This record gives sequence, C-alpha cells and structure tokens, in this order.
Amino acid sequence: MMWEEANAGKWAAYLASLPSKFDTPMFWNEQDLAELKGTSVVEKLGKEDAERDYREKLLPVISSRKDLFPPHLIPFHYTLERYHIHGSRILSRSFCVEPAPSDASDEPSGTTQNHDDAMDVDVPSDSQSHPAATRVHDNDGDLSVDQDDEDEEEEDIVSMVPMADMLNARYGSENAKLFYGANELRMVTTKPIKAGEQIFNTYNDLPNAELLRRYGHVDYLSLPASLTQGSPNGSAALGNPGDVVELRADLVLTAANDRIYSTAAPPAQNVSAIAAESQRRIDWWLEMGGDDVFVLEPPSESLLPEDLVSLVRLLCDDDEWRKAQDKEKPPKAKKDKVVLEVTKQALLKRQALYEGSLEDDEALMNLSSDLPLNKKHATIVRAGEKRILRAILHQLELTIEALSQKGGMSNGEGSSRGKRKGMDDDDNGGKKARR
Ligand SMILES: C[S@@+](CC[C@H](N)C(=O)[O-])C[C@H]1O[C@@H](n2cnc3c(N)ncnc32)[C@H](O)[C@@H]1O
Repeated sequence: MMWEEANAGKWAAYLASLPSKFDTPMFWNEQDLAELKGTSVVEKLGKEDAERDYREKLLPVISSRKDLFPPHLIPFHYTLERYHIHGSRILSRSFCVEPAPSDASDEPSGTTQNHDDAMDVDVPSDSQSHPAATRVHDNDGDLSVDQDDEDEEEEDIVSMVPMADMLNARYGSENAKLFYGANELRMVTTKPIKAGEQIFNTYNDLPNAELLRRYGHVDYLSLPASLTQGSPNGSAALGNPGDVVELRADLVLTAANDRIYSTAAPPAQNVSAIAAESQRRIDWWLEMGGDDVFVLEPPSESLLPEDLVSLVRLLCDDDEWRKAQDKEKPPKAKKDKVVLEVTKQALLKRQALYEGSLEDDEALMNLSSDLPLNKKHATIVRAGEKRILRAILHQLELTIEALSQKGGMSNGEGSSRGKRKGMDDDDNGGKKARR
C-alpha cells in the first residue's frame, strides 16, 4: 500500500479516500493508554513489535531496492508514520478473501489484479508483512466474506476491497454481507432496509476492547439483564452485549497455588514445591494444546468456560492429574466447590488489575458526558469488562453458598469427592497436602 500510494497507480483515488487519522489506541499518548490498564487492549496493541518490524524488516527491503523505492521518496511515503497509517487502514478495513480454487497464483477469487502493476519482488503468500495484518488474520475478527465454514482460515488472503469497506457495523445489526460472485465480490443486503436506515456489515460482533483496538470505536447499547446482576442498584446499563473478559492462566495458577498452600499440612506447605508441581501440570496442559487465556462471557447457564474448569481441576486435584496423564486428556469440566472457590480467587485477582471500580466508571460516564473521546472509549471498555466480572462473581458466590448449604457438601457434582488428598478442607480438615 505504501508503494501504491507513492506510485499514484490505479488505486490512488481509493487510497486517497481512506482516513489518515485514527482513534485507535495505536495512536494514543501514554496518559490515554493508562486509562486502558487492566483491559485486554494493552497486551494486544503490538506497537513495539510493529515498529521493530518496520526498522528490521521493511526498511532493509526498501533500501535494498532503490529501483522500486527511490531514496528521495522514503521521507514522504515510507516513514514509520505512513507505515502505522497503512497498518491501521488494513486493520480497520481489510477483508479475508478466499483464494481462487486451484489457482496456483495468489490472486483472491473475484478480485482483479493487473500484473503489469505488480511489484517486481516476491510477494509473501501469507500477506503478513505488517503485524497488523497478522493480527487481522489470527484473531478472526476482521470483516469476513460469507463463505463455506469448511474453508481453512490459513488460505484466506487479507485484502482491501474498495467500496465494500465503506459500511459501518454495530452489534447484532448486520443487514448486508459480502458474497462471492463468479468474477466479483458483491455486497448484498440480507434484510429489508427502510429509507434512512443505516446499512450495516458485520465486524463479527467483537467485544469493545477489540473494536477499539482495531477500529477506534465502541458499541454502546442496552445490555441484557444478566449483566446487571450483582449491581448495587440493579440499574440498566449500556455497553456492548458482545463484550468478554480475558483471564490469563497465570492468574489461575496463582489462585490454585494459594489454595493448595493454605490447605496443605505443614510438611507439604512448601511454596516452591507447590509452584514447581503446578508448573509441571500447566506445562503438560499447554503441551496438550490447552489455552493460556480463557475467554469469559456474560453469565449464562454454563457460567464458566469448560477449559478453565478443566485446568483448575488439573491443578488442584491429584487424582484428576494422574487420570489426565494416563488418558492423555485434560479432566472433564465438573464444577465442584474447590473449582468454584479457586476460580473466584482468580477472578478477584483479575478484577484487581483495573484501576478503580465499576461504580467509578459508571459515575464518570453519568456525570461527564463530554469526556474526551479516548477517555470515554477507555471507560466504556473498562466498565464492560468489569461488569462481566462482577456478574460472574455474583453467580459464583450464589453457587458456592448453595453448595455450602447442602449440609456442608463441598464437592458439588462430586465424583471426585473423597478421592482428593488434602485439596478439600471439608474432606480432611485441610490437614493433608495434595502431594
Ligand atoms: C470498514 S470502515 C467503515 C467505513 C467508515 N464509516 C468510513 O467512513 O471510512 C471501519 C471504520 O468505520 C468506523 N465505524 C464503523 N462502525 C462504527 C460504529 N458503529 N460507530 C462508530 N464508528 C464506526 C470506525 O472508524 C471504523 O474504523
């Protein structure tokens, strides 16, 4: 895209129509970025990686081909600033397009490419030279073409599709989709749209953290009642119904270790031995393809992701750990009281990563509707994540309470009851260590 812009070729009018200013956190100052503390935006921003790629990959290529990149154009068209701008244009406007079937070239189906215009260099087949494009590819949240589910994602090509990228999106509002035609891509309405109503494509109903990181806006809509559970005043809230909270496995590990330590008898109450054993288990988990981040959705019947429950059992239950190794399969996602309590502690640790409470954020939104845009967006992202955490914690507490009231029953669905060594204080008074 930098080369196309420098050469004012056939895409010049299209490129000139794209924005050069973005509200994405990639362009925020430190003070505004601090507002995002605790949210999943921070770790995914990738600004340093992008800038390293620019210095270590792009600049050497550019300076090695003076025939393609005349040195006098570098300060105008190939600067770090232009790199970020084009990266953001790709991140906010690209589509994943399926390549033409059995086509040896890398041309996307339905798009036309004039080879006379193409660069006289090898084009990487995965189009991932800008980390932004890599993220578009990896995170499955870019504008996608309606296609057969069986298609392998690796085969898709990150592509700019002029005109199709003019549509906005809003959670649950999609009324138009991009379809493959025989020789073109077609944006087609999928519902009747009245005059004056907006035509919305979908950005896959992403959570606000991702909308902000990729597109620079957030959704601010009515939320389901499940998200106001546990709220002090039970008031209706606004936000993005597609919001999620990401919980890193290291917080789960710490919560499990704390629990094991506090319930172990003195000889086994050895912090480093407990940490080493847990590390062994989590290494096994990762080797088996387990995730190191869990995605928590607004409370539903299942309340917790199955893989999170499975990991907690693996960490906290010796029998489950042995069985898992024998079967080469992580434990089943049974929620007993230990699982719920350890998860609750992990969620409290996750909550503590934010600055301030949900009430602080809600008050900020209510009191000052004229907050500066970045601060307003960051507050909405934070509040959305905190709201989910609060609602899940509320449900967890109710479930733990209900289990406790069942005559001191501690193991809930309890097939492992009595099998554990030392992990359940109701089993053995917390006197025995798990190992
Ligand atoms: C695919 S483009 C859509 C074209 C865009 N409307 C334009 O005029 O350039 C994505 C960009 O549109 C804007 N956008 C899309 N949906 C939005 C929404 N619901 N609210 C606010 N801005 C939105 C964001 O700036 C986003 O980066």
